[in-house]
Amino acid sequence: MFMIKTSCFSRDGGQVTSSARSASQLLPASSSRFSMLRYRSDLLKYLETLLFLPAFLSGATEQKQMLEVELFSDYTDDPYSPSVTAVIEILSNKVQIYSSHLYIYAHFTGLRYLIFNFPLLSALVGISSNFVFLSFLFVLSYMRLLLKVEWGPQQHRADGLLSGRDENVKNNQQEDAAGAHGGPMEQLNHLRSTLETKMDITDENHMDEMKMETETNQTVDNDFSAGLYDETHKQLTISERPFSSCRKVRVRSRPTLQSTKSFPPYSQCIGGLGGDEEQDNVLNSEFSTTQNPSLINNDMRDDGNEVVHGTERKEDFEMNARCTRNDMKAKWRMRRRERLGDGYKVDPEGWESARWSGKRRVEETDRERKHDDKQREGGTNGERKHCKGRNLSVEIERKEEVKDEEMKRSPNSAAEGENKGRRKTPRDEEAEELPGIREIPHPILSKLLHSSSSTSSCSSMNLSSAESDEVFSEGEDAGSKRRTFRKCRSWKTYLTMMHWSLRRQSSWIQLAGHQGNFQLSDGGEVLKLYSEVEAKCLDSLMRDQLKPFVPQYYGLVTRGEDRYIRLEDLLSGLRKPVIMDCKMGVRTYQEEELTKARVKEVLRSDMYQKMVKIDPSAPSAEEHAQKAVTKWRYLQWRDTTSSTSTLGFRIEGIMMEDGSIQRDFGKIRTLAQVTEALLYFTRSQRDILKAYHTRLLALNDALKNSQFFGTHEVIGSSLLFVHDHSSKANVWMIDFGKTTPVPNTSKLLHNIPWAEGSREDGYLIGLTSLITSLSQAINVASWQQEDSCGEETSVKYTEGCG
Ligand SMILES: O=P(O)(O)O[C@H]1[C@H](O)[C@@H](OP(=O)(O)O)[C@H](OP(=O)(O)O)[C@@H](OP(=O)(O)O)[C@H]1O
Ligand SMILES: Nc1ncnc2c1ncn2[C@@H]1O[C@H](COP(=O)(O)OP(=O)(O)O)[C@@H](O)[C@H]1O
Repeated sequence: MFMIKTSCFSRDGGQVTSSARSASQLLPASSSRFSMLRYRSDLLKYLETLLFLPAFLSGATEQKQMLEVELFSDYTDDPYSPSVTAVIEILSNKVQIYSSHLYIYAHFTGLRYLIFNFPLLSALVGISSNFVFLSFLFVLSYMRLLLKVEWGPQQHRADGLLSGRDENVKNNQQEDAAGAHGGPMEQLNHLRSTLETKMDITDENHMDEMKMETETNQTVDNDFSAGLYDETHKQLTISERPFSSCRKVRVRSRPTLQSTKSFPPYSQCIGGLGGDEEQDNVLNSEFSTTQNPSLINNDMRDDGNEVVHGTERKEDFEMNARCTRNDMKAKWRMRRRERLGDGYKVDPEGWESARWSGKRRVEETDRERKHDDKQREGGTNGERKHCKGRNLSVEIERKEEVKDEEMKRSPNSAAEGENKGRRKTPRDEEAEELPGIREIPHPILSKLLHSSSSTSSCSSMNLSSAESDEVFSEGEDAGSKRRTFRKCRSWKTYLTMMHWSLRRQSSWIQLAGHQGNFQLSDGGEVLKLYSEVEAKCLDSLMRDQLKPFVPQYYGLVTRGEDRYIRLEDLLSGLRKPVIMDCKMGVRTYQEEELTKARVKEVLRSDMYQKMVKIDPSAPSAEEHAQKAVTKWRYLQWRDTTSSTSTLGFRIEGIMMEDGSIQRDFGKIRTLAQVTEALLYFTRSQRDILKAYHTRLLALNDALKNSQFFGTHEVIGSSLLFVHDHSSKANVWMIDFGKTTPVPNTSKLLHNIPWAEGSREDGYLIGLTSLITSLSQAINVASWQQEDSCGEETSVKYTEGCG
């Protein structure tokens, strides 16, 4: 007889508690069981030996006994401290063990029991039930589409509940709040809603009245919004009285831009930049104070998530009989005029000139934009400056000028400037081309569409299809057209929704760079706002050794007033791509920036703000006093505080497969930190790291042989690292906006530090650092893998040694 003792240990070496006991009874997970060999008399042993002698001699069998010992009768692992090692001890020196097996029997119940014991059958049942369910849904949707069956019960106004009209008014107010608050507010609102309801009104008169509401609401100005919402609401409530007849309004749900995983929240997005969270908070509070709290409640679920507006429903709206369209308009204008005084103007079309519309820069303020426009107009360059949507682009040339401007400035004029200065987006352009449909966007849907471009910090997408606009645009005077239009609206809407949702599925994202510079185009292309410098570079690169490392350049295209560079979409075909943007070189400013800073100090308040946000102590006392820095000073500071100056590159941003974006790599300075970031970016997947490593080595070779590279100073260019779950990985050279040729006589080395006048960019220093860091990451990933394998082996060993 002998004793067998089993002890289970957790990863940290501590003995784990044995289960089958409540957590309060923390007993060690060890069990001691007696076992015994079967008794055999000496005679029996001799006889057996004689009988099996040939087999024993030939080694075909051995003299042994098989014992089965139950170590634990009911063991439940502690999920907080799971057992990873089991030590089985034989407490006798007379017993010797040839081999042992540890069997672990899982006690499953219910579904798990079925799945474990009948895997094929369970799979069959699971898949077929899913299939049946999805087919059912599909058939239902299809039937609904074909037959236009109205599913929802008619809902009449009930006491104590919001009427459809109330809801509509509130919705409009909310939407106008977005428009009125300008870019950031609009964006905030877009992100708040996942689904917005659009009214498709079956009654013609009602349509007019509804339209009147939306029009009047569009008169809300940005600085006017807060008070006016309340007033409007009051006014509408006061004048409201039961309408003589209930009118049927069919409310359709339409897809909106969801802040899905592939379209991460604005605050996380690159285009919005660092301080957005803060800004969002401010805006949030602003939003919540200026809005009727009930609206917010209406918009937010208990869990704080965005609301899904407009699930399929039908409502009767009671409209105010007294408020005719023109009355209402007039009232709004009166109120507005009272509020704004002379600054208020109504344009011939009846739209308030101060209305902000179109694509807006996220961080741009009225004044800054105006100033920017002024500068752009006054530029000596024939070519319009590369749009810098992400940046404020405010250059304060002289303090006096600023003061002067502030004197002149009024909120309205600024907003007017915004309106006038606004460049037409391709969407606008296409909308213009549609017969009978004016440029004025659909008051609600256009916001959804615009959010796809104006919140390009998130997705940087633009729905440029004419079809989308055709369905989603409404002009004020398009009454007759609209009648015809509405007839074919349902199927067109359906098609557009499909088209739209398909487009939304594209995984294109702008990780860094200037917001508003990109348009998503059909056919695996992206459009980047034209820059002569970049277009020339791309043109040369298409005939250079570096061609395989650069997105395909398809030439130029004009959309509206703007010219765009047509580029291959490097994310096309990838599902849930993981992206990293590394800005290459030991400096990110051109030499001329330094010269400019010396010759004529052009001060930038936006850059000062960005600087302070990252490090409040960074600006000098003088800079704090003037609340501005030169561009060179800012760029140079960014370079020295990041790994740019030391390692020759910096990580601008990383987007993971779940759409989350990290941008706080600005202070990474050492190679070890970069390696850590690379391991995070690749989730320590060796094959991906190796693929990147190989690609960079190939790029290194190509660069050395490249005629283009030898003769160009490459500043601010990035390497875009892209991979997805299928381990497709690639690296591309992008952004040649600041890549300029050097005089014929000189050739750049790219691997030496910069000295003023040398025009060296240190691109190869960065590439070497990246390659080194990747090698390190591969090693670390290998060790990690070995470690985890080692652990597994040791578990097996300890299991077997009993
Ligand atoms: O990345 P952050 O810290 O925001 O700083 C940016 C980048 O340096 C941009 O360079 P890049 O285009 O290489 O990304 C630069 O654009 P340019 O130097 O190309 O003009 C911006 O200048 P402004 O666009 O002037 O604001 C500057 O504000
Ligand atoms: N050809 C492309 N395909 C896919 N994404 C791209 C492409 N070009 C740029 N991007 C995305 O846009 C971002 C900014 O690009 P970049 O050319 O650096 O813009 P900018 O000139 O405004 O700085 C990149 O970080 C990347 O996410």
